[in-house]
Amino acid sequence: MPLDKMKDLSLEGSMTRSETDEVGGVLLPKRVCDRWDQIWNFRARPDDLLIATYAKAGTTWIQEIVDMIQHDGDIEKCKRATTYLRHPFIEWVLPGPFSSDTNGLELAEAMPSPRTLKTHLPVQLVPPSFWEQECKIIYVARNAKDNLVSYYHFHRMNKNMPEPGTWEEFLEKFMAGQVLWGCWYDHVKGWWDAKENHCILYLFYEDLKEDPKREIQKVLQFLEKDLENEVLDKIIHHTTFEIMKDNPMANYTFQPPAVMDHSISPFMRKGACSSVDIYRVLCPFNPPLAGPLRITYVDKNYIHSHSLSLSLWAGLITNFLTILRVPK
Ligand SMILES: Nc1ncnc2c1ncn2[C@@H]1O[C@H](COP(=O)(O)OS(=O)(=O)O)[C@@H](OP(=O)(O)O)[C@H]1O
Repeated sequence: MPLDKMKDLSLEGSMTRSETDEVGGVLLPKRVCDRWDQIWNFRARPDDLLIATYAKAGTTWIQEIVDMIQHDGDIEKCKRATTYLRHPFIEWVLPGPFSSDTNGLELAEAMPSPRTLKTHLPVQLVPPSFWEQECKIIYVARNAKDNLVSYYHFHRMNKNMPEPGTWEEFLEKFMAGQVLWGCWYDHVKGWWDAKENHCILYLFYEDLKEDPKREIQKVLQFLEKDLENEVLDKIIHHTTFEIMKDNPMANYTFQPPAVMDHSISPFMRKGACSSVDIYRVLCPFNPPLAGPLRITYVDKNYIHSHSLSLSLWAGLITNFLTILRVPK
């Protein structure tokens, strides 16, 4: 966002929380729904790279990794602008007083090719031109528990998001899929299925954390790039949580406090993974009384779905909720 617009925004003092509406049963900011026709008709170009995630799954991290790869590890080039301006967030619409040239669509349209774009849309809402143009897509999934905790704190600090309510209220909304960009499970599963038919590199936040070198090599291969080992090490270092936390071009401190209040919770909050046990995430989105009892969870390679006995179901749900009650 241009600095003069940021100033305007900070002068406003406080922002009104985002109103919501739905597209195809998926909750989105009302401003996004109001422009849905334009977003749906977005014209992707064949050499676009789309970075798709559920919100708070590690978008900014993979954006920085991709930018470093595209610029052969040149840190100065990656500091040319904020994440928001380097990779237009295609469905994002800023509130009222800001001119349209800082909305995701306008930024994307004005950008020369090759473009790297960002979206949080579930797969069924991705503008069809991305499929028609056979664009490459990188998807990052994060386990539901860490994703949820991060999302909750993000709602607290980002005045562009709806009011989260209490932790318990937010947890209920998350499990019911009544949060922006919809149900976490549908999101990760929808994109998981889509990779069968499209050019999608599907990564896990936890894998990136476990072995960034291995995962960055996957990205290199997907982007058909070859970099010296030295450059790869530089990319790993520059995209660690500790370095990105202090990078004003990546840590969202460029947003004025009226929008993101980092004193409530920093954007770069913890950047950590839950223990391996919790990593096997239970996803109690299928109501136990509607049809066969099923449990769905993600592990490093698969999204599983199994039938369950009622007592086992009850035990698992209780455990899951217990784990989730500690959003520190
Ligand atoms: N380099 C690096 N390493 C590890 N973790 C990182 C990194 N960069 C960002 N993060 C963490 O990702 C969370 C923010 O997610 P997103 O970037 O997807 O947010 S957004 O949806 O684009 O607003 C948020 O997670 P939490 O700390 O758990 O809240 C960030 O801290």
